[in-house]
Amino acid sequence: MQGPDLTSPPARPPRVGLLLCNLGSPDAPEPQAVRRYLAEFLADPRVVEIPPLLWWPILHGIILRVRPGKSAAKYQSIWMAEGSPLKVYTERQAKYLRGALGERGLAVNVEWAMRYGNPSIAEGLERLTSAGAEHVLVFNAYPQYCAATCASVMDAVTDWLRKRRAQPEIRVLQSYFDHPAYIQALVSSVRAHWQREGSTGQHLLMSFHGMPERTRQLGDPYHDQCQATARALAAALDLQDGAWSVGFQSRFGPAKWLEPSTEQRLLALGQARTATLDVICPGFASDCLETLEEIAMEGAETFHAAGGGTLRYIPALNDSGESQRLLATLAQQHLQGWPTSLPPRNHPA
Ligand SMILES: C=CC1=C(C)c2cc3[nH]c(cc4nc(cc5[nH]c(cc1n2)c(C)c5CCC(=O)O)C(CCC(=O)O)=C4C)c(C)c3C=C
Ligand SMILES: [Fe+2]
Ligand SMILES: [Fe+2]
Repeated sequence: MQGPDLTSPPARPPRVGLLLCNLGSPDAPEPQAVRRYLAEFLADPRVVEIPPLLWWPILHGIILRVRPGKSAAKYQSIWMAEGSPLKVYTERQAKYLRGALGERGLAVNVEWAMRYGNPSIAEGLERLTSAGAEHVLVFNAYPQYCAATCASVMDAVTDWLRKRRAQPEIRVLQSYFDHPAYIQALVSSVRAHWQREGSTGQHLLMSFHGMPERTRQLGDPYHDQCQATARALAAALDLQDGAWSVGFQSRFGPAKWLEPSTEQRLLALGQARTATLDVICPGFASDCLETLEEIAMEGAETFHAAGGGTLRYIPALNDSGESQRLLATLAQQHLQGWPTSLPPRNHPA
């Protein structure tokens, strides 16, 4: 074993930083923590676009009294030993990304952050810049752009910038809904699932998180990007029309949401006596409450009760090898032109 090389100066810290951002989870699967999380999340005007004077009485008078208890019980059913799946996988993705970029010869400091809850986006930016980052890539883990997610991350980034004198240069990875490396990662994931299960299912349902229909009419590209991802995945898997479909899940409140809903699709596929239904949630970079509980547990029950056979949930890309390659490829492409070369070591003569 060699000891540390004390004759050469310490390596210069990376001048480039990457912040991997996702939505966020409560700190614990308990009503109190869920309430704190939902209060922050559902007060974001990018998420609920109802004038505060109308919305706040409903949020504080009804939703934050009723929902935390119910949601906490659901969180308990999916919680991992290390914590919330969304956070556990995001942290692992950041760790692998740090290693993978280093292996590709890129000196990049990587941190991860949650838009709601902890660690916050401000904390992540603070950590990167205080460690020397002069350039920061804000990497949205969301494959499809939506104002409720990506624009909201930018609101948090600009809130932080507003308070800074010396600002880093900022770049944003906004979406990758049709990137060939993303479609390829999904294809590999579906094929690996079919191999594990020993058969292709009768139908592949691609379920994306829902949004109010109104946001589509106002010009949010989210719906079209979800459809584009689904078409690209079906084509790459060589699926015939009728062998796949799209649904939008997690409806919230009384307004009209994007259609068809995942629930409608599960009922129709169940009533059609589909024996094996594969379900993938391509919009989630990591598994979370919305996939593990709402689809793999509740969705399976809905499908079965309607007359269907087995619902086989295909895990999100999470911390798989495919995910690691995908994230590193996307990051590398978006870091081009920035000073990522490893700092020279000035060996004493
Ligand atoms: C008006 C309400 C909501 C909108 C709009 C919305 C958009 C949206 N959400 C995600 C991704 C995730 N959402 C998650 C949980 C979650 N979402 C809502 C409501 C809206 N989402 C609620 C109230 C919750 C909390 C859980 C509950 O009480 O039901 C999660 C999972 C978080 C976790 O901790 O596991 C994700 C991820 C997207 C991508 C999106 C718009 C495209
Ligand atoms: Fe959501
Ligand atoms: Fe849900």
